[in-house]
Amino acid sequence: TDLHTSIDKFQFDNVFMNASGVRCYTKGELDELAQSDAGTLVTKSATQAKRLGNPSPRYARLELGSINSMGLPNEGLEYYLDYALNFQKANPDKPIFLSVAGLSMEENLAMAHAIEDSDFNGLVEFNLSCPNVPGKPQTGYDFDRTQEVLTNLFSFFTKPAGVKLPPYFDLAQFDQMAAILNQFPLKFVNSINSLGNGLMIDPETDTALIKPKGGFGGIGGAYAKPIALANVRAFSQRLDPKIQLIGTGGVTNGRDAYDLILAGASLVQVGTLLQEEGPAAFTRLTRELRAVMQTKGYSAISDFKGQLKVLS
Ligand SMILES: O=C(O)c1[nH]c(=O)[nH]c(=O)c1Cl
Repeated sequence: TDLHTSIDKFQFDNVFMNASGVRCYTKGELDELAQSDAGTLVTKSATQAKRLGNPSPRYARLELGSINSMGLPNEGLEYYLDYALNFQKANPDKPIFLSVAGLSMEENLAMAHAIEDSDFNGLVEFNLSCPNVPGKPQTGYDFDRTQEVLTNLFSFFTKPAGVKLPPYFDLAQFDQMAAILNQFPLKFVNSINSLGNGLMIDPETDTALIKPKGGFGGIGGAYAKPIALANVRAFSQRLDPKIQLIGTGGVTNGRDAYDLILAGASLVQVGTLLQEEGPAAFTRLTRELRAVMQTKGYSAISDFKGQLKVLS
């Protein structure tokens, strides 16, 4: 069985990669991902300047996943662009993703210009869905603002790019968002980011588990699987076929990854599981996905991608 997959002209020898924000803040962490069985990697969403992020505790493991309110801590765009430029020289056959999350239109456009003017030859993920910067609503939940950001962006940006979306929970929202996204030369849509602004409680102390925002943070892990499946499926049914899907959310084993691919995903990102198990998770996930494919009689991702059946 072969886990080879592609997005646009970019080829990957394995469908798995990290979700932005997980074990991808430093060059050391990024190198560990590069040396793992993952097919590629994405950097922590960058702002122009380095950010410390929210006060700790800002991440907690939960029974069925995780809660985080990191607050967009990162080393700044230059750091990740520098990493990417060095990486692509040393690994010409492994395209990587550079994630950016500007806190304003101006910041997003300034970072996009910097990347456009660079020799970066991988893919750019514009993160429209960070739920944890106090006072900053998620762009992905404001349709007019999303339209505006993408219009300004693609008035000059020519490198391969996609967007990271928050989860939507209403079919009219899928329709509306897909109608916006179909207007732009996007190579991919990555769905979903964490389930924004959840809350969990420490049973000993009756206290919210994390400090920022009174304990409110993005939920990941198994809790997210049914929402991730629905979002990938809904966009797969609505987007121009030129726009491919990256499936993120709820991957704990090979079957979860198989399901996201059935729903339409060309790549599968791993967040909470990677945070808890480390890069060796990719070795297990790869083994388990191959086993599911073998059971089903499939030898390639294309044999079953998007082939979810429904009851007639
Ligand atoms: O708090 C964060 O840094 C964060 N946390 C998330 O769960 N998703 C994001 O996109 C970001 Cl940017």
